[in-house]
Amino acid sequence: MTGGAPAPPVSGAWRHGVSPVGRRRWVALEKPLRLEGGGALPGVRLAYETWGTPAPDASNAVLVLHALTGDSHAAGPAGPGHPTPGWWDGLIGPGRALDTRRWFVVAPNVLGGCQGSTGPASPRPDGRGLWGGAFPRLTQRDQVAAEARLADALGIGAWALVIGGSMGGMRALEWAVTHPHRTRALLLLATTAAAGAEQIAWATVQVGAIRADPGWRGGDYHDAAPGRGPHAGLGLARRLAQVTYRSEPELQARFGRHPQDGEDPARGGRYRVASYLDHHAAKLVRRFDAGSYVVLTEAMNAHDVGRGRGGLAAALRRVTARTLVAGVDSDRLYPFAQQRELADGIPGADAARIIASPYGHDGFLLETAQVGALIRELTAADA
Ligand SMILES: CC(=O)SCCNC(=O)CCNC(=O)[C@H](O)C(C)(C)COP(=O)(O)OP(=O)(O)OC[C@H]1O[C@@H](n2cnc3c(N)ncnc32)[C@H](O)[C@@H]1OP(=O)(O)O
Ligand SMILES: N[C@@H](CCO)C(=O)O
Repeated sequence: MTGGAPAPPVSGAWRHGVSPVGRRRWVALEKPLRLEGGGALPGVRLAYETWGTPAPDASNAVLVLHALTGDSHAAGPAGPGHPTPGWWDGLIGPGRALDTRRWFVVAPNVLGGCQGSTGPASPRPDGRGLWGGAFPRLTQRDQVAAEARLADALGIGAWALVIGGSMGGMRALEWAVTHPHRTRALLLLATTAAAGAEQIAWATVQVGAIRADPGWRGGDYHDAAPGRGPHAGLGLARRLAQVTYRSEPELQARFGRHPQDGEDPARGGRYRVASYLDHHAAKLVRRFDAGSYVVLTEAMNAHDVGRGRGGLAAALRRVTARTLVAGVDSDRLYPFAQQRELADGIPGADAARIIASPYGHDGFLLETAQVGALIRELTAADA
């Protein structure tokens, strides 16, 4: 990957810094962030990574917004703090759909997350330990408000493109509705205008699994001895979520009724699919904070772009960005009807596009050739 992070502009209203993790940088907001639910969050820090070079007027800036357990490492190789390559590495770089010789790509870690941005595992600015269970409830609008301050700090007036899938798509939509003048183009993938009943239901079971873990301790487990957090609960949440992220035909074709190698389900051993879920649970528990999982999941449940704006239809009509919406044909978590609703409601948007994939919801991460074609189509008009 070429195109190192440029020096951020100097500003009196924010503090900038370089994180010890990989190529991450951060910006600290000097004023508390006012929250949609009331009150304010002090000491907010947002971590981000960039690729490419900003134009003098920053008109080539693209905002890439990650999903629930993603982070700012959207592109680039594995390295310190990043055990895997960037989650959209196939899309960002020289000659790729987000060509970093042309675009200045910015990927923040979401507010409430645990990979450099302020979340429940962060220290409280008043010196009273870590936030833990005292961390406030957030909404997608709070997270976008923090990202707008990041854009200010980087000197970006308007994004050439805002793009996100799943939870990232919720924030991308909030950007376009809250800041139409700052969002020139919009690509929404595998997302929705408002969390639906079944999405809230799956999320409720996941959050319930974490809260039912005796290690949860009301969210105040961060000072517990290593290994004493709500790891079992977080692992259960991930197992359940992972099933919803894939499709039934894919799971059947890959795993069928096979036992895991060397194990016999009739004698207490695991099926292969159970071992797969165990693997994903263990991987997440190693890299993700349960408190962040709860805060982000509850923010997704609260997602309703029409709240306080006269309903969904009125909110979607505020979007002025050139917009494409796409969904994965095998996605059982964010069904295509939700993307159709978005495309039908956003002025000037084409009919919702289909990403053909056997992988279910995770198709927005895996089908980079199809996502890349959508990016190229949308950005061609910017040439
Ligand atoms: C925008 C974002 O939020 S994404 C940020 C990154 N996201 C994540 O990490 C989310 C969690 N992961 C995922 O959602 C998916 O793994 C993706 C989308 C990233 C990748 O999907 P795929 O490439 O299809 O990977 P898949 O789900 O098949 O898992 C492969 C892993 O399962 C393991 N595996 C497969 N079968 C089994 C089995 N029977 N037993 C144990 N492990 C198994 C593989 O060894 C592999 O392990 P590794 O990832 O440690 O190398
Ligand atoms: N695999 C993705 C799916 C959620 O959209 C994640 O973990 O963030």
